[in-house]
Amino acid sequence: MRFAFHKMHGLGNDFVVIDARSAPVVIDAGVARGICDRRQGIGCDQLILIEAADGADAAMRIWNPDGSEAGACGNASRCVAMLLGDGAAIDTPGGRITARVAGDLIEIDMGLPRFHWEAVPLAYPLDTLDVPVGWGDLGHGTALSVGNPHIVFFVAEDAEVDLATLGPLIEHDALFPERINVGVARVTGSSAIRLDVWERGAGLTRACGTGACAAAVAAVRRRLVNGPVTVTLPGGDLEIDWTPGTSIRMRGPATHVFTGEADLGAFA
Ligand SMILES: N[C@@H](CCC[C@H](N)C(=O)O)C(=O)O
Repeated sequence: MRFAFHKMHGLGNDFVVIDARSAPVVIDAGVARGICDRRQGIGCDQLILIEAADGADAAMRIWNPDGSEAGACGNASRCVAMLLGDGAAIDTPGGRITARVAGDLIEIDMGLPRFHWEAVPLAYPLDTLDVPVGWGDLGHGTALSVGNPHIVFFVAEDAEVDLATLGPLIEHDALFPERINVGVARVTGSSAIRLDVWERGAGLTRACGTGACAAAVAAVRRRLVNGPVTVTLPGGDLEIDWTPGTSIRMRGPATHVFTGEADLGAFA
């Protein structure tokens, strides 16, 4: 079976996006791994499937390069919104999100963050604002769900952190039964953060939209910044607006690179 796809990215976090609203495309973990593979497949950080949905404009599913499925993807949400248009309501496994498209910038209402240990989830009850566990020189992290699980560590601006080594150790720690995305954040101003993310199932990426949401929310909760927060990732900036009790708003660009066609059988 042949399928059409869009190659897109948000700040260098790149995606193969398949619009299967009118012609269903069946994806499993093996097919996802094959499509994401940069040497033998099409190559991307995440595979995104847009499907028809009841009561929303579309549903969006997300696979990592290791074949695991994720509950949310901030950068891909902006790319999908670019395809669906202003006002789109999109169901994700992590909850419904809504989009505003204003020229080059796309704003997504990412929904409410969740802080209870079972919502992240952690394996057992702990204070998620100040998780009393250390890895390497990292201090206590802040764990939360923004539709997918994150732990964010705040370090000094000049701290050297080997995230390529620590990221996979933390991702696979038994404290996180569904594994976790790992952010290392540096507060660089009263409303500014620099952020690197080790993504669950993907590794280091140029940008992680949900990671930026998680870092901004964690920084506001820890009273390290005042919102709205500019989060600078290796691939560029995202604006994140959140105050306690409200949903997270993420604003940033989306880029359409090309459209292509491929044979699903090649990835089975
Ligand atoms: N790149 C994404 C997050 C993708 C999913 C993540 N790796 C997970 O497994 O939760 C983003 O922009 O948010």
